Amino acid sequence: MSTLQAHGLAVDLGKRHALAGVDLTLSSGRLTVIVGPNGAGKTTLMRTLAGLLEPADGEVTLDGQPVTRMLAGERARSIAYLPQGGTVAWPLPVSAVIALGRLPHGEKPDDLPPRGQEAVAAAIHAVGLEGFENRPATELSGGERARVLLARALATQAPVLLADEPVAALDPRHQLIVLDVLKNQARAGRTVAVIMHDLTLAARFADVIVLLNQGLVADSGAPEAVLTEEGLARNFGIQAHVSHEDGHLVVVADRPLPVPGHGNAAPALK
Ligand SMILES: Nc1ncnc2c1ncn2[C@@H]1O[C@H](COP(=O)(O)OP(=O)(O)OP(=O)(O)O)[C@@H](O)[C@H]1O
Repeated sequence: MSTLQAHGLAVDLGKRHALAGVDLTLSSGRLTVIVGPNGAGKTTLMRTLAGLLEPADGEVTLDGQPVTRMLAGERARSIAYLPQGGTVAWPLPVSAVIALGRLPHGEKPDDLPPRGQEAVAAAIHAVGLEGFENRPATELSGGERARVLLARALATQAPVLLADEPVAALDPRHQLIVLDVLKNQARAGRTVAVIMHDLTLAARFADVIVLLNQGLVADSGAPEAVLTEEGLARNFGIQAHVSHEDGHLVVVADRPLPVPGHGNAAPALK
């Protein structure tokens, strides 16, 4: 059981308050989906939650321990982070790239002990990459590569998994497969948070939705409580139609609202 918490988190990037006082609790067993308009601060929040950015104010704790004070190895074993649009620099076989997820455990990718081999095999199976093991990771499509990088994060078997837009490059079938994997990770007791832009998919899989806007948590809670037509107008600047079909919440964006001066990006530093 791992609880990742942000307490009054403020992060400045360049001349912007990317985060301006975020309080957030990510609990084990739950899939939290972070949504919000472009520039709202979602990636900044996730990178700070992963201990990769030092906040100007406030702190992030994992089970009460500040993440920026954890040793790098301990943090990498505890928090798996999948960045947005990750790339693979070297033409390593897919299985070797995924095996890199075992490095935080001191396991060498070319000499994995049985538990490392099991973790890699389970990750390959989870994202449907059987048959790709020996392909050079640089010779894959964008969606295939995205699944390799997710598998690398899964192979770490960290109790906390943070994924920045893990399904953005995927076809509809693989979006569902990957979100099922992430949901199952949460059901198995992990603490899982993902960033997504597809609000209908977010509503379908999220236990909790956190809506970020202008560096602040504008709303959080169950999908039907957060993804309301009024909330979407206020926070995304869109007129949307929210309905329920076959038990699923469906969000259709109809048109952008002409809100004068509507800016969703982080406010400039005074
Ligand atoms: N390196 C940087 N230097 C200065 N400002 C930055 C930097 N990176 C991001 N920002 C600004 O910080 C704010 C938050 O950016 P962030 O990437 O966290 O947004 P986001 O919600 O993830 O957006 P998107 O949906 O477009 O991915 C934005 O206003 C952005 O312009």
